[in-house]
Amino acid sequence: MGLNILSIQNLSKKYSQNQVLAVKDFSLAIKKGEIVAITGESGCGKTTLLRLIAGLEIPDEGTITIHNQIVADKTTWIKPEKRHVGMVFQDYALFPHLDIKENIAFGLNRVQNKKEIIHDILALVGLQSYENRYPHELSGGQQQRVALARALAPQPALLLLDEPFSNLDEMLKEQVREDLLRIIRQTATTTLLVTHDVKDALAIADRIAVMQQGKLQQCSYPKDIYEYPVNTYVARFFGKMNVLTGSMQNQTLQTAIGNFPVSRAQAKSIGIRPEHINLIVKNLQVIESHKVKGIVSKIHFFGAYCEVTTRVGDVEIVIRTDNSFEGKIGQEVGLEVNKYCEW
Ligand SMILES: Nc1ncnc2c1ncn2[C@@H]1O[C@H](COP(=O)(O)OP(=O)(O)OP(=O)(O)O)[C@@H](O)[C@H]1O
Repeated sequence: MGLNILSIQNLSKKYSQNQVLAVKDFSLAIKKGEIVAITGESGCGKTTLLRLIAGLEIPDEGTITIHNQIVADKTTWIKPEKRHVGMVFQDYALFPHLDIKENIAFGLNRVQNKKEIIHDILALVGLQSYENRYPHELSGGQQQRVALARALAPQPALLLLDEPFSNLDEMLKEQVREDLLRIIRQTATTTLLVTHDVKDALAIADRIAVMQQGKLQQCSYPKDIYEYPVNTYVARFFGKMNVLTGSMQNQTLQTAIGNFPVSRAQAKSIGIRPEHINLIVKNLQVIESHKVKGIVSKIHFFGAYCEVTTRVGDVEIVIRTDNSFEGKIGQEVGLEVNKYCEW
């Protein structure tokens, strides 16, 4: 277990007396060099959490520790500029009247070898020849790299990124995401990033924290959170999930599409991702050997794959198949579940 760079304990924040908590009893620890993504639906408190860590908001309850120093609790308040935190805002917040090297120099007031640092950081973000340009003379992706360079130049203990890809189109996003990840890894910077886009969270983060109405729902590794979400909110945030309730018999949940052994005595439902069901179409004998049969009710072609909705009794099950699916609506098919989670 490495050293925690950020530790948040029981953090709560309300903007006004008659408002609900924007952040509710939130706890999280981030290890040195880790990249953690905070995600959740709009208004769930992601930005508020980031602003509390940066020192742009004052918490009502809880403790924030950065690099072994308490920066906020009932009796402590450390100013943002003393927290060793670098922040990249959604709109990059570059100073329009300063050129790129002056923008980067902004956080380096008391540093001796300023010129050298600026040169190195511009090389790191691939903008060596742009140091005399002004922000409006750069593309969105380049502006973001300048904002990142400015945040990284003072070598912060913790980097905070607020929706780093929201101003970029889809084509550019992937490249910028790769660049950002390379730079963060190369500098081994501990990073907390806020994103509403689960694809970005899954692609970049070592761990993902999901919030709902100010509360942390789950913080896990990308594969675990995708395959074993703790509840249906987290499950559906990461894409479609077939949820089936059932009754328990001998540690087995009996559902409309078969019986599933479960590990918890109190399990009430199971969740199955559409790609975790095999659809058997061709060989009727094979279908016979599978106890679960359904009737195709909808087929959606999505280019790289097909989504086939199958009715089993009263239940509709969504299955992802490859794009060569040639079945027809009304056709009988067999279903074979190869992975599921339980709640
Ligand atoms: N300055 C403010 N004054 C009053 N309420 C605020 C303020 N900022 C945020 N809120 C409220 O706090 C809650 C959390 O907002 P926050 O911006 O942290 O959510 P978010 O998850 O970042 O949302 P989004 O993804 O839409 O940016 C919301 O109910 C929001 O309306």
